[in-house]
Amino acid sequence: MRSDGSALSLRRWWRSAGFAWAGLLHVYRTQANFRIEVWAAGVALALGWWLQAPLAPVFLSCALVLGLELLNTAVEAVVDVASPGVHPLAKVAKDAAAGAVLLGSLGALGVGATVLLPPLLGRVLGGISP
Ligand SMILES: Nc1ncnc2c1ncn2[C@@H]1O[C@H](COP(=O)(O)OP(=O)(O)OP(=O)(O)O)[C@@H](O)[C@H]1O
Repeated sequence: MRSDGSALSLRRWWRSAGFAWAGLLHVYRTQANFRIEVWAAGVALALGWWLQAPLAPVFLSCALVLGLELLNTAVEAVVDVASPGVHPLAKVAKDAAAGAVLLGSLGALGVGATVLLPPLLGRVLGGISP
């Protein structure tokens, strides 16, 4: 929470990494969508490795979707603290954050369709043809 601007400290870095890990674990435990996205990312990366497809766009897409889902959860939590009652701006904040996840997920699907699908079809159809 507090930053005194002193030189880089490994202990401080570990402490911050611990908080970040706690945030990841909390979102994984409480958000079903995040759990689905984590497993989908694992499948996409395994598929990309098996197909020998370029992994960089797959890695980036997975990180984008998971990162946006974490931010969406953060926005929801902040909005619930700031506006426990119904408020039109609370709706704007939550819906815009959800829209960001949707947009990122569509982009990831596009990456999957262009990077993973062609070699996958090649393997499947190649395996079927004589
Ligand atoms: N405090 C609020 N004021 C106004 N609208 C709200 C408020 N909280 C949530 N909403 C709106 O109600 C709808 C459902 O909200 P909810 O938080 O249940 O969304 P959700 O997508 O089901 O989220 P979750 O990830 O928790 O399942 C959304 O359109 C959201 O913007």
